[in-house]
Amino acid sequence: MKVNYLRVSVTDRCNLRCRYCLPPEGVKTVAHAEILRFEEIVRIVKAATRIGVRKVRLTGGEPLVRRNLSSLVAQLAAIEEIDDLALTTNGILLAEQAKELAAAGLRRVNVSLDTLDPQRYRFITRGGELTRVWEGIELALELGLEPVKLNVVVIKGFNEDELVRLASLSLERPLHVRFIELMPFGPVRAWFREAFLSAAAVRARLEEYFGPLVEVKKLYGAGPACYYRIPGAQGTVGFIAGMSGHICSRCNRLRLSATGMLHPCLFGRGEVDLKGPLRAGAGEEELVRLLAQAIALKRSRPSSLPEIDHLSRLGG
Ligand SMILES: Nc1nc2c(ncn2[C@@H]2O[C@H](COP(=O)(O)OP(=O)(O)OP(=O)(O)O)[C@@H](O)[C@H]2O)c(=O)[nH]1
Ligand SMILES: C[S@@+](CC[C@H](N)C(=O)[O-])C[C@H]1O[C@@H](n2cnc3c(N)ncnc32)[C@H](O)[C@@H]1O
Ligand code: SF4
Ligand code: SF4
Repeated sequence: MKVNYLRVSVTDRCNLRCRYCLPPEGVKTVAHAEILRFEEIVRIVKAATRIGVRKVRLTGGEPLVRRNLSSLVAQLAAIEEIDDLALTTNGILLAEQAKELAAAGLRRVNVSLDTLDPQRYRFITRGGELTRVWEGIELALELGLEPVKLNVVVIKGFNEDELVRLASLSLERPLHVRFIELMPFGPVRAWFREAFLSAAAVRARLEEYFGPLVEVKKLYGAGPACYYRIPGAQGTVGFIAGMSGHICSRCNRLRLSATGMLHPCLFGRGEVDLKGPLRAGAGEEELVRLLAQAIALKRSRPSSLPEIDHLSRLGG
């Protein structure tokens, strides 16, 4: 599959500590000088367009804690070859920044939201305020940062009793509710077995309640989700089967970490340093060569265990 999608982590920092992503104390943050500057990210994205990248997603950590993100958005939006510029966020700071981001050229947002219960939200994120996330989602819809997709990590014993309620969000509004399989990174390793629920099981539960879901062939996006519609609904429900599915054969993406490492796969397979060469004076040709090297690694055998401790470094 051709690589046309680059996920860019703009910071390793986060304003939440989700229990499936980070330990309570967070992780050691990287020194400011180790983080790619905007101008470096822009140079990498420009080089990436030469190998076919057309879609860029900004992620984190939490991308909205990176100061002045809209200026990066504006610079990326100005790259003619990029036809999709999106953001994955926990939504806490979205209401504050959505207008500025939209004006800068951001096209759409995916917002992580695992529960509709404020207390549960506070628990799973270790302190997050659900109302702020909702304000962000509403504003995103108002501003047309669409399709607005919600990312729900499904956790047995935590939100499995909310699946129907969460899916129902797609009925009245053009919201696209995506159920993500839990992945055994970092803190999840200790409780993965008890908490995992497959995408197929989630779908079966939804169909038990709503009746057969109707497959949706096209929903704007570049990721691995499959989409369905509850008959009559405005939005859709989607499934991201990172563990049980066969999404790797369709894998079209590379990931750039906040520190400038290119990762061919979420589950390892090596990495390629771009920051070192960039700061040593590498030009666009050299960057193109390194990007091609990372793509070649994608075809190598995956390591059986994730090498990544927690997703906050790579942005999912
Ligand atoms: N296993 C696996 N999971 C992925 C991959 N890409 C995204 N995910 C997971 O899917 C979830 C949602 O990803 P998003 O950041 O919203 O982006 P997306 O689904 O690629 O975006 P769209 O362009 O809207 O389709 C995250 O939890 C990711 O960890 C992948 O390549 N492999
Ligand atoms: C790492 S976060 C980065 C962007 C932003 N902070 C957010 O939460 O949307 C990206 C996505 O990864 C998901 N994620 C984190 N840890 C995960 C895990 N162990 N299994 C499955 N998804 C996970 C989150 O739910 C989120 O949707
Ligand atoms: S999932 Fe996103 S919001 Fe939650 S701790 Fe990880 S990076 Fe932060
Ligand atoms: S696990 Fe690796 S190869 Fe498979 S879809 Fe995700 S990034 Fe691509």
